[in-house]
Amino acid sequence: MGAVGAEELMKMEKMQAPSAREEKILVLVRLRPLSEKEITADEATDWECINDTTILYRNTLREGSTFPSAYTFDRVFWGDCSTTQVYEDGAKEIALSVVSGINSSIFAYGQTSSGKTYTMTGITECTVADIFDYIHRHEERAFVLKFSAMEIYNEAIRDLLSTDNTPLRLLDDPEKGVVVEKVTEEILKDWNHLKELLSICEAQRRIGETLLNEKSSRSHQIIRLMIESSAREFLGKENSTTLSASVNFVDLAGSERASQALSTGARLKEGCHINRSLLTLSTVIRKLSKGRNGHINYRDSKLTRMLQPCLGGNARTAIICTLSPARSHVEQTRNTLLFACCAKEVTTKAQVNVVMSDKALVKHLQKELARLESELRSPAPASSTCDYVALLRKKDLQIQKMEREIRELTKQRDLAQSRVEDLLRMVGCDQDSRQETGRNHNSHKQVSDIWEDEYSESEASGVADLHRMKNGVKKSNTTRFYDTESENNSEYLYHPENNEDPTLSDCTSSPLPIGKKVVRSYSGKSLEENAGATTEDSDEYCREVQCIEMEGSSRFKNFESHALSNGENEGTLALTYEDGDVTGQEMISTPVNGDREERRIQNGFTYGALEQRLNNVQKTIESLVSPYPDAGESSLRSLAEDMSSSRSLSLARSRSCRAKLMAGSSSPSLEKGEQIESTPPNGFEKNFPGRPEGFQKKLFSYGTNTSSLSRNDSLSSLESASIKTSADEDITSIQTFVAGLNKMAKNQDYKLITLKRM
Ligand SMILES: Nc1ncnc2c1ncn2[C@@H]1O[C@H](COP(=O)(O)OP(=O)(O)OP(=O)(O)O)[C@@H](O)[C@H]1O
Repeated sequence: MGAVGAEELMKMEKMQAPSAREEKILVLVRLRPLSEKEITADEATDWECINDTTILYRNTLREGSTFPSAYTFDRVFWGDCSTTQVYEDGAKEIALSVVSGINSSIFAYGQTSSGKTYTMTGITECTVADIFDYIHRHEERAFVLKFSAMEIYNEAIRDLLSTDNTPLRLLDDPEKGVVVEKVTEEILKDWNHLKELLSICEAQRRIGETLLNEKSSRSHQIIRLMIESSAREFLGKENSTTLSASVNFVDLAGSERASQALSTGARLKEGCHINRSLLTLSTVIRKLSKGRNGHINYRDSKLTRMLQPCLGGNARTAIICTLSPARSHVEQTRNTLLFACCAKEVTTKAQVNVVMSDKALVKHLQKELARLESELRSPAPASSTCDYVALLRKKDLQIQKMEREIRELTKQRDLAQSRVEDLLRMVGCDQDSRQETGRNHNSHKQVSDIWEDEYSESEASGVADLHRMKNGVKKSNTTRFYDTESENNSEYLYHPENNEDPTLSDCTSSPLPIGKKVVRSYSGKSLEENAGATTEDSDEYCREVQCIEMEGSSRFKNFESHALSNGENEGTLALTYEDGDVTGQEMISTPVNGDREERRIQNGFTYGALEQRLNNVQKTIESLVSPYPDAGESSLRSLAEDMSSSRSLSLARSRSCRAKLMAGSSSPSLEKGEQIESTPPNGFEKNFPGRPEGFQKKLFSYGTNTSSLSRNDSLSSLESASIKTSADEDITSIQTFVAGLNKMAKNQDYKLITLKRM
């Protein structure tokens, strides 16, 4: 180590101080050979060191397998291995850190008679010998070695270099940490002096005879060697600095079992103190091994308090765990190994300790003072004050702006809240009104059902949500409806038992939904031609619905289809029922929105609910077709070219037509032909000559989408048609008409219309 002057000191401060060396405690294990006593007692040994780092317990069968059998440490020494080797291969590097200004500590830990004193005596001598050697080789530095020795006996600190038995006090020094008050410090002169001091310590230390050890140490011994070094060339000068560090040689008293040591009286009391302080040490080590979180109970014993810097503090530390190989001590050996396992996880943070001379320190402090004074004298530039004012003003403006925003948002929130309340009130009124309507206009309920079918699935979705909010949702035995027009597809619940759509508003006052319709194919004994498409506005509103065909017997069957369409060119939906029983569900949809309809039917309706609704619709239609007496029940026949036992029905309605129907429900004085008048498609005259006047009206009102035909002058939008008549004389004309339609369809590369007999 060379001279450390001011420049070098700064360099060291920069390099060493910030990078305080963090490292784990070095853990060495020394397994002594069986003692003569143990050999005499025919003790067996179950421990074996299989290499330089691993010790193995071979008798796991005997002891059970709850403990590990192999333990690995930084280094393991066994058998005849000398203390010098333990020092050279293990403790030396750490012990000699002291000459570089780094605190270091070497501990010996283990059960009684395991060889702690034997080991530490050798380690101390080796270290001091090496220190002397180092000093001799570094004459450029002036070294001062201060030797002190203490013991902790029954929780009292004694000075081993003094004959005074007065316990020493531990003090907390703000700079040095924990110090032992008034402890004797001998300036170590030479090797002989060391030997002399060590002899005094040995003589002073409390040693007692136990069954396990004739010279059992009854106290923890701490030999401390403080080394201060300064560069000779700077000695006495202003800028001289000193490296100061100490090395501790700690020979702990051995843990012992009273039952094994057979100690009584004073020995027993000593043993209790020893075990208690060792327990504290173990606890501190265990806590440190898990990190530095939480309280570490250094103050629970004099030992841990004195050694606090060595345990996870500013020091490099090595612990030599000494073991007895005897089988009778296996439990204590295991405890020692577990302690060692914890200790190797503890991290210390050592750094070079530099002490400045008083003069150097004064000079340094003067410089620092001058710097601070000059800072105070020169006031801050005016511009910076302005900056602060501007900054404050800017912040004030920001705060004002945010307050305005808060007020605005609060206003909006209140408004929205009152809107919600209004809507909830409205829904409540609608419910009441609707119930009233149900009571007063029972005869019109069937028409309302039609309206419900449509309204509930379209425009009512918003109300539905409010209604749900208000009335809650019953999930059992309910049917779900989805608002197909709403992007988020909100749903509400329908209760089929009540035959009541909870979303329904007053049907008489609600606007007609645009682009919605219910289409239903119907056939039965008393089915008459009915309904119609008006020409007025039909181009805009009329939707075409594909008919439902059902293969079946020649006899008439109840057949219902329910179709829903949603907007121009959207898909259609149909369900078939046979003989009143549900036989299946069939859906026909156009490619445009077929998937959406499919989702609706799959997720929404249940057969029961739909059947109920269809029945209502059916009743309504029956009530509407009743004004046509000429549609006799026995005369419904449809002519087909190639089929003899099936039927085909379709019904297309425009919005205006439905409006009439709705209006008609409250004023059922429909005159024959009023709703079924329509304009024949172009080409009809050509392909359908000689038609009877009445047939033409009935035909188009019931079976075809006349508006699309007339608008497009083609059959592109006609996918199917059904034709019904109550007059035998119309049969020929119908056949001709169908042939004409198919001819037109064929010419336009469109699919042929299939007509089936019913
Ligand atoms: N590695 C070793 N090789 C040979 N003999 C040893 C070794 N270690 C210890 N001994 C012997 O074992 C006996 C007990 O050793 P020592 O007194 O050092 O144990 P201890 O752990 O300090 O016991 P205590 O805690 O009771 O003071 C001594 O006679 C010592 O010479």
